[in-house]
Amino acid sequence: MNHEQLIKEATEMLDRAYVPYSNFPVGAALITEDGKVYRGCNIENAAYPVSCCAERTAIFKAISEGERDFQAMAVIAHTSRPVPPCGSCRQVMSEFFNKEMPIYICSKNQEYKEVRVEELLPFSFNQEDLSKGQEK
Ligand SMILES: O=c1ccn([C@H]2C[C@H](O)[C@@H](CO)O2)c(=O)[nH]1
Ligand SMILES: [Zn+2]
Repeated sequence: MNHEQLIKEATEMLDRAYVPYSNFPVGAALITEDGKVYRGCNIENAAYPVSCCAERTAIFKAISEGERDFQAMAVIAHTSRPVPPCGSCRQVMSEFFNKEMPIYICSKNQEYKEVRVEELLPFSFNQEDLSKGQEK
């Protein structure tokens, strides 16, 4: 599957978004190393901070099914510039994606920009920092 097709998979999820509070649907699609696609949308809650972004919905679906190796992700919203993932999603991406993995961020007219995990979250806190901390 090429990145245009992955963007299409993400676009299909815009209609599934549960967004009664923001009215801002977001769609995401994550493809595994062996070609399986996990899709996600944002899911909001009356207690606003409990809401989950499209990116994390897709990542958590894949991780919970045992997937660990990923090729690429696409994210789309009705924005005028390619939608920038929020800080929480960037941190989750840095946990599960390798630094060079491409993320295709898209705007409403399907215009897209390819960014890498490391570009989205440079100097990120990760597992190695944690183990060094415990060494003392
Ligand atoms: O990259 C993004 C940015 C925002 N949102 C969601 C969170 C909230 O439901 C709505 C408005 O912030 O969009 C995402 O799902 N992904
Ligand atoms: Zn997010």
